[in-house]
Amino acid sequence: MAAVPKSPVIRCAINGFGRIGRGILRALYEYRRWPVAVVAINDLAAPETIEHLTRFDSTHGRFLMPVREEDDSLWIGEECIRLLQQERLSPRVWAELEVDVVLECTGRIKSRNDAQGHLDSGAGKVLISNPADDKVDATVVYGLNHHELTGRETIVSNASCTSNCVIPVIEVLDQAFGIACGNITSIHAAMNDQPVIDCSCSDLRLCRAAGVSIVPVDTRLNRGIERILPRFANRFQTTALRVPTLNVTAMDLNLCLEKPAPADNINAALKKAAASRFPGIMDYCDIPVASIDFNHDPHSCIVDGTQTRVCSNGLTKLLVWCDNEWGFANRMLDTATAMMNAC
Ligand SMILES: NC(=O)c1ccc[n+]([C@@H]2O[C@H](COP(=O)([O-])OP(=O)(O)OC[C@H]3O[C@@H](n4cnc5c(N)ncnc54)[C@H](O)[C@@H]3O)[C@@H](O)[C@H]2O)c1
Repeated sequence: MAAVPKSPVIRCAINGFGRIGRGILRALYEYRRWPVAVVAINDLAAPETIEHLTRFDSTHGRFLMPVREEDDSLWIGEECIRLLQQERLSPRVWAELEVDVVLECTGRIKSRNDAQGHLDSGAGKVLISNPADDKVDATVVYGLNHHELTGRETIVSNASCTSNCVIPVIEVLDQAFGIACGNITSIHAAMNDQPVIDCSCSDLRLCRAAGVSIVPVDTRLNRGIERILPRFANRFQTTALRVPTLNVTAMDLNLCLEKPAPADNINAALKKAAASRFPGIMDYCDIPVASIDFNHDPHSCIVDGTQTRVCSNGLTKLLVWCDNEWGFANRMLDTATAMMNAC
């Protein structure tokens, strides 16, 4: 049975209150454009830590509203959010809190099987903040395919920040010029899976200090592209670099176009799509900015028209920015709302 919202307000729980979990809460109160109430937050952190990290954020600044913790609840103004500290969820926890959707943001849930635990605990649906496995009911890149949700999905993935960034651009350019194949490099801000100084871990690159190196890391972005756009099977190669910045990612796309076009035409197609097909999702910029200027930008992708280059053989290079935290947190709320409103 598909879950239906118990009221016009969608009751969400945030599981994992890290960069994405906290971004979701902030975006909700900052923009107030979703019919969503966060009724519970589950994290391993102590309530005092949850309160502190909600109030103060090195990347996004102070929370706009008064925040306090009292009796295992987080108060945002006059609104109360239940705080839980359950590494293993108790059997009926989401049923008791009447949770429509769990926004799963721990990074530990990577498959449909793992996410099932939330349904077993009584949640109506789960939205996973990473690509998960291909056994989920749907993988959504909001703006591109959220219209295909039927309302019957129970476990959905919101893809990755990099998929949300490049896939709308690929879609527009493929329709306008045809894309034969491409190479994409993510130039991604540091993340919480990197240490401040070297430490031991099984991934020999993620052992290395985040602040002093450009660190190549694994990515399955090519698989993410294929999952949403199957016509591109085996036509993209992708690599990823982590760079010592706090936030914001640049995607470097090198595309072989079937109908090569001058940079101005490519930019015009993307600028038009930003204003027409993908408002609020894609943006276009042609002023000389740096990554910090996209901190707290809610779009999934911002095409930097100043960086478009075309070789004489048509090989086309693009630079596309995103706030990997804020843009993606906004999309989590968009997709959760679309999941509950789909029918
Ligand atoms: N940070 C980004 O830019 C970004 C962008 C898109 C997607 N994502 C994805 O979102 C997920 C979370 O990333 P993040 O950057 O927010 O990570 P994070 O490390 O900042 O946050 C994870 C949080 O989950 C909590 N946690 C861990 N185990 C838990 C458990 N069993 N129960 C409850 N809470 C638990 C941790 O205490 C932490 O607060 C990852 O899958 C990541 O790939 C991250």
